[in-house]
Amino acid sequence: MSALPPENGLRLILGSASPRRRDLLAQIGVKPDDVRPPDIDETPHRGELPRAYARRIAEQKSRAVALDGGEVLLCADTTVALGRRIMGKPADAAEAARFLHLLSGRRHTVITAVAVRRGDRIWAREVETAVRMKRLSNPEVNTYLATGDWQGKAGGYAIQGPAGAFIPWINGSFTGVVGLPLSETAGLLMAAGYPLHGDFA
Ligand SMILES: Cc1cn([C@H]2C[C@H](O)[C@@H](COP(=O)(O)OP(=O)(O)OP(=O)(O)O)O2)c(=O)[nH]c1=O
Repeated sequence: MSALPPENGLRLILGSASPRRRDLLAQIGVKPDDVRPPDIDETPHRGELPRAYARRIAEQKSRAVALDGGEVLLCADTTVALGRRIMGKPADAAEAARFLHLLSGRRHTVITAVAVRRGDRIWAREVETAVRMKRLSNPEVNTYLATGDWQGKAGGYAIQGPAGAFIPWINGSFTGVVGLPLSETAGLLMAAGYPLHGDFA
């Protein structure tokens, strides 16, 4: 597997400020030619369901980034859903604590919607993963909050960090929980004409 530029000269633009997404792409040998983080209002609509919300936000991010011809854009949105409740990135430690107490001892869903845009055309899909969090004690929550690892993470935790100790079970896509489901992302990039090198494709 290599990060050779595609023969057709297409340039890949990562529409994301998330270092996780850049690292996940690197894992499959894909190196964006440029990074252009979108700046949009991520407030859910009243009554909006989590999956529809993640899809709308990923597509909105992809429309918020300026593109030249010959460029392919990749954007994503990761949302934690407890039933119909949408948990985005906590504003502060108090909100992260609230999220963690709600998730404690229960099963929730992590949805990552991925949107690939080329010109006016968007290829998108959502990937859902069921996640069980063990019952958390107050000291466990407080020790985790003190690490600061919850910052910028949907639902107030990151499975790839210390909170991995809180997650005994998932069913779905680990890379989707971290922010970019690699198998589906590779499929969308190829559908948009961005060739991936390597024999995994
Ligand atoms: C649940 C969970 C989320 N996350 C992260 C992935 C996303 O970066 C973040 C959710 O926020 P997003 O709004 O999806 O993305 P972002 O603000 O980090 O970056 P951008 O909008 O520029 O693409 O939560 C983890 O890293 N691990 C986890 O286990």
